[in-house]
Amino acid sequence: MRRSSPHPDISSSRERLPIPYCPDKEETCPSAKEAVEKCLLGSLQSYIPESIVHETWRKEALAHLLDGDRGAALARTGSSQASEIEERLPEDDGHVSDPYEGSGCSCIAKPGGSCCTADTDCECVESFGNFYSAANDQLNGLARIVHLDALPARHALRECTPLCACQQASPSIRSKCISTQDAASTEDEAISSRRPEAVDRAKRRKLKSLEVGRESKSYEDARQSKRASMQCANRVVGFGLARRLYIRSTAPRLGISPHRCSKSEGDAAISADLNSACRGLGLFTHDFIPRGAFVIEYAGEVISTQEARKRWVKYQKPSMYSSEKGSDPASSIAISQSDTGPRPSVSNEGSNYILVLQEWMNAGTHTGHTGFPSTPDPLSGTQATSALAPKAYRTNIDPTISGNAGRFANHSCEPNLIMIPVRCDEPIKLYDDTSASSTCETYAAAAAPRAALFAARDIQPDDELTFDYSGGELARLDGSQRHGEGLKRNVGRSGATPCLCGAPSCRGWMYFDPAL
Ligand SMILES: C[S@@+](CC[C@H](N)C(=O)[O-])C[C@H]1O[C@@H](n2cnc3c(N)ncnc32)[C@H](O)[C@@H]1O
Repeated sequence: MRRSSPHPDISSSRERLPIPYCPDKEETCPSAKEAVEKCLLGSLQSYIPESIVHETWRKEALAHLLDGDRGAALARTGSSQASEIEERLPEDDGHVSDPYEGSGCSCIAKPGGSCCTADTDCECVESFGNFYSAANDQLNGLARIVHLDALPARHALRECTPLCACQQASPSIRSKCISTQDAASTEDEAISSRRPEAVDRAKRRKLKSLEVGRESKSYEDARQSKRASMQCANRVVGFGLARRLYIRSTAPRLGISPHRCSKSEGDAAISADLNSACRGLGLFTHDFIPRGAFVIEYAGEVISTQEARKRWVKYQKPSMYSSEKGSDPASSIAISQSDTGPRPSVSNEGSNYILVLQEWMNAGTHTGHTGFPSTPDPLSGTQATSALAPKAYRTNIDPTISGNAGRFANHSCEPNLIMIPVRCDEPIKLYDDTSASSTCETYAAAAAPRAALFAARDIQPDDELTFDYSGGELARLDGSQRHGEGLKRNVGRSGATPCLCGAPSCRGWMYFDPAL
């Protein structure tokens, strides 16, 4: 039974649309305005943002998606009508089909890392790191759950990987996956050439034809492709938000006016409750969410490191982006496997939403999937130095200009969410390339993961949704203590930002990696 709430449910505005995907070259996205014009028309990374801040993008995206005159006409009709029609795309008769219907794969995650039962259709699900199992309880119906205990250390998840279900599975499953022809030729081209530009070009073409349908011959092709993609046996994150979430200030519940949250109050002199209420806006859930369920993506523009650094400086100017709390020091979010020291002094008043997702991959030793090495220690650096050294694949996600409600998830030292990189619709072998480290970023850009947030434990209605900005949950899954130790080094440093999460085991300070 769903309860009424004074807070609007943001998931009602769910829609699928592309977010600009800004490649590595700075000139491709020189400004936010041009990003709209250039990036949107360039390569596209398809996300499912639930609360779009940029209306123009949404209309343009729908026009692309629906191809031709019909799409343009729909886009002009306005947001609610257009999104209603877009939701119906999978079935032209207006029936919105169940995306899990007949997906064919009944993988049961088992402790210890084994995913599938004897069902050969699912073998590749295991080898590509997918650990979804069906939740059978009434409340969650067909929702799929990530088996967190079975998830190998720091293992990225894959969804609807063309090489997996689509090429190795039985015809019944293949027919439900994305176009195998397009995926195979993209992959062949990328691997045979071994050149990042070719990978990039191939990737763009694939994204355009598979996700957006812009290069498809007809509207019917685009519709078919979308329908098949959405029915893929391995898709969970790709379906987007499935829980009813809402956003509200962290202060009012306690009757605390946000203007009381000043820097001087953000210390031990005030109560833990007041501290905890001074974190600006937060993301909350209307619904119960079981452990392992996908909750929301931290979606935004995928930008180059150079662009991220520029924006970070820009966002630090109070006049540009001031937060509603108006007093909390800015802090960049770093979801990182490294822990390289203290947070620098930041004296501005704005919020910074840029998320840096770093994945450590051991070049040369992985043949089938992405993995994270235990040696050499990621603390020692961020660049690959030898064939066996880890490569740091970095993805910068900025939801400031365009993104979703994931941006309102605050940090907690005892979070109820865990961030796991998930790659959807990717030709997987791209990541195993062992070419020079200078291409790392290009590869990361060509294969940017989605920063997916899953429930780290059962979450009750009206709980605030938080994750560990330091990536500590990932580290915990790996059995690593590095993060905890590294964070302690922040304590007492001049300018370090106090953490106001209020958790009993609060580390006291927000995470920041100056190397980012
Ligand atoms: C991704 S935003 C989260 C949403 C933000 N509260 C808002 O109102 O827009 C990150 C910012 O929230 C604030 N924040 C998040 N968690 C916090 C915490 N545990 N303690 C203090 N500030 C926090 C910091 O200012 C940080 O820069």
